[in-house]
Amino acid sequence: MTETRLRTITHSAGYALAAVFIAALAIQNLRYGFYDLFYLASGMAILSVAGLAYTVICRRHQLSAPGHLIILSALNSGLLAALISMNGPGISHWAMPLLILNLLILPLRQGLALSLLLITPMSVVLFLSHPVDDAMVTTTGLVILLVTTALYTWHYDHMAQSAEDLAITDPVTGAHNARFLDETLQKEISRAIATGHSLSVVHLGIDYAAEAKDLHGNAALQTLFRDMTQHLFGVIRAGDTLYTLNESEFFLILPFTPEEGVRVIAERIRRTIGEHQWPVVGKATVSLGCTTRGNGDTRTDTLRKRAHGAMEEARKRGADSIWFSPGETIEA
Ligand SMILES: Nc1nc2c(ncn2[C@@H]2O[C@H](COP(=O)(O)OP(=O)(O)OP(=O)(O)O)[C@@H](O)[C@H]2O)c(=O)[nH]1
Repeated sequence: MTETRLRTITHSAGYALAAVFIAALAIQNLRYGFYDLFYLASGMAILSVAGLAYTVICRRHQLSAPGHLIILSALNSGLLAALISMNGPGISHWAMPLLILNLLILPLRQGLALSLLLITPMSVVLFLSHPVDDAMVTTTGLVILLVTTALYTWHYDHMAQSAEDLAITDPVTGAHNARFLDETLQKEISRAIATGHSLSVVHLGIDYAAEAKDLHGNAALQTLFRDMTQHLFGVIRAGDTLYTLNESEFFLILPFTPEEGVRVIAERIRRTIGEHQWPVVGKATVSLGCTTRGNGDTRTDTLRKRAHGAMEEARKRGADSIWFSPGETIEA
């Protein structure tokens, strides 16, 4: 299930439960003849239903829907205004579903800030208008609920982030894995088209990897691959991204890098790897296939195939070398 769909379901459920809870409060107040509170609760229930409708309408943009902040701010302010003006019995308990809703729907910091903006003045009003022990019990309950929900949300966000990191990172080398490559490359192609900046890529393979494996064993090749990853991380600049394709090949995405630039960085990589003394295997070299996006290149597979073809061409011309294939250009 995608994150957007998951959020749509949880947000809709949150608003729906809040609407039912607040509508029940409205009916209860109607029965007891507390008409002010009945109108307040009805207004809040209608706002919760509006939140539900907004969630469904914006289901494709759940991650960046600004309307939630407006709806929840209105719900929080309505409750606060009612508490100050009506001072009805038990009205402070209505804050409980709102605190949970704030943290369920908004980003953690926003939800926490809005909840504190609700319970801080609420506590002051409670201490001024109720016996101290009653005010203390209610305030403590609200704070415990807020802290517990915030901790749970924080914990969940971290777990989700770690799961995503695991899914896109090669556990042996710490570089991104091939699964994440196409997604990032497509984003970079779109960015290059939108901004007009250059974009280059490099397909890089360790020379004679099969022979090294036969001679030194699989563990030695893995160690070489891991060490080379660390070496490459040290050579490339911030903004460049490194991917591992299989046990002896890498891919580099170099945003804002023209043909002259990719030739410079490829040569630097080739030279520094060739000069390095690697544990177990001693000397090692790489072949690099480079290409720069032309204005006709809009697809990831075109760039990937061309970089791969360039690496094979470099290999054919002898190991420890670089080959550059120009991008596809369409005359304007
Ligand atoms: N993407 C990328 N490009 C590089 C890198 N190193 C060099 N280049 C490209 O090669 C060009 C010349 O690089 P250098 O010879 O290091 O000269 P420089 O003027 O110090 O490079 P910068 O200040 O990094 O732009 C740069 O403008 C880049 O286009 C790198 O690590 N990553």
